[in-house]
Amino acid sequence: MEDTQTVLYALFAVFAAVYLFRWRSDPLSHIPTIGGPSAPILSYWSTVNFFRKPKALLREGYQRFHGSVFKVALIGQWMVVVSGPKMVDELRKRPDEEMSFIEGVEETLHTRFTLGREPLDDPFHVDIIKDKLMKSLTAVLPDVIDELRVAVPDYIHTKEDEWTTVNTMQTTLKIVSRASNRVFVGLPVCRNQEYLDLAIRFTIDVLKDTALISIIPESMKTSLGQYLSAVKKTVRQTVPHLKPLLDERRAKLEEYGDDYSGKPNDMLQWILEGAIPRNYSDIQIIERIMLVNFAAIHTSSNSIAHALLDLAAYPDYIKPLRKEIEAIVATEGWTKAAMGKMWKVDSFLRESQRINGIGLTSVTRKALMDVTLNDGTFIPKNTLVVAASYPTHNDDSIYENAATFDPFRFSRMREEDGEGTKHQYVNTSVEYIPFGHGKHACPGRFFAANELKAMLAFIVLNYDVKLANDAPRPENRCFGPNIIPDPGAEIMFRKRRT
Ligand code: HEM
Repeated sequence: MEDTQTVLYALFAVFAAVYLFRWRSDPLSHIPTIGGPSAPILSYWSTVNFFRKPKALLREGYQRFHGSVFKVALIGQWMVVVSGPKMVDELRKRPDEEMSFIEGVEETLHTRFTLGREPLDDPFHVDIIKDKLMKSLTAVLPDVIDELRVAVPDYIHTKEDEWTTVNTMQTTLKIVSRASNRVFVGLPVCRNQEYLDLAIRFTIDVLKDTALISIIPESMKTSLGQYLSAVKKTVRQTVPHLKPLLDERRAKLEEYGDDYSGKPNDMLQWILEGAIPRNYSDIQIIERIMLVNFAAIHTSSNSIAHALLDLAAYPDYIKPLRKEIEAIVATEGWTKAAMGKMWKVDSFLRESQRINGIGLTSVTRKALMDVTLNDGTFIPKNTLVVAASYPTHNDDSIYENAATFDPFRFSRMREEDGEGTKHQYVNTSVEYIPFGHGKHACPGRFFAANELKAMLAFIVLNYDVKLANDAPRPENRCFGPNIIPDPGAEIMFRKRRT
């Protein structure tokens, strides 16, 4: 009996020693934890807490460790959060070799196990967005607006002067995916609902794959990841929709070279021309188109869904918006120049994104080497680091009455300080990070801003908008650091007699 007790005590002592050793040797043990314990195993409680109340914990960390860092527990990993504008700047300045954006995103999505490393190592579709899409904005915007004119009434189906109720997220997803794909793949594929459903599903598949990969044992991730991947399946199903276009376009390029009259001016063409010297297959090209859809669709559709919910919740702002839009469209038409002049529409979207946004954190990075931040914090190699966007955007010392939705605060600021561009929707700063900040700030935001401004302006001019049953604005949902509008939220629309 005594022998058994001795063995049990010895085992307990070994377990306690290993536990203490693991706890003490955790390279992040010096960074304060918010949300619960940081000890091995017990830290699962911190994960549960972070998923239960991410906003409150990020706000607590932001206040307690302003100008420094803290950490919160995700599933199976820590996320170090830098707190306050100075630290955002610190993160922005770090070069990719030290703090990598691509590896940071990869750390959260694990796409290397499903799509391989090629899109990460050679992200030429990102350069295309920065260069070709940017330069073509004036040329492609009329197509986007043309598509919105057809897509909005298709999905917001009103009868005479009756009110009609639609699900906000489902509707904005359909409209945004169609308008965006007018520029990504052109007519008629951008109106093919089967293709659009695949483009929308791709994002959900990436998230499904992420969850799957995180539970597969490390040694089997590469082999099983490709085999079980939902994104791979969706890409294969997209082939019949895009292959005929690719065949036709490849043949034309071979016959006439890359400068022939009537050459399509869209993302598929730009990606095809980038892919030919790389000897990419059709599947590889289609993967890139889907990755552009991944970056563009849910981000934009959630942002406009938030804005429409804000509009419906505060209908008093419809009148001043209409006044601005009517006056500008009367002189400029539906052009990029007109969008540039719509300061109130621009401000409305910027404010809605400040209050809601698509994430509670932003400026995602992974440390590729040991780094010591300016405040003296040591960040070991392989650490996931982000900036606390939600608390920054809700900081009263940065935004007066930060908790109040004040849709024209930025247009007022633009008029007051005579700085026309500083407070516009696309402008990022250490205090405004829904699009990230610095070298990797969203390159698609110029396209998104024009598309969403056109969509909001079109809806404001053509519809009356209110919330179903005059209820208050439905609360947003958070999944860890991600935010979405309430998936069940509905908006009522009535066609205006103009
Ligand atoms: C309102 C809509 C959008 C929002 C809120 C948004 C937000 C973001 C954010 C937060 C980042 C990461 C920045 C960082 O962590 O530093 C990002 C990156 C990116 N976004 Fe967007 N985005 C939007 C629309 C778009 C669109 C329409 C496109 C494509 C046409 C796009 C393409 C990209 C790409 C390619 C990156 C990665 C940039 C890089 O690798 O350097 N986004 N976006």
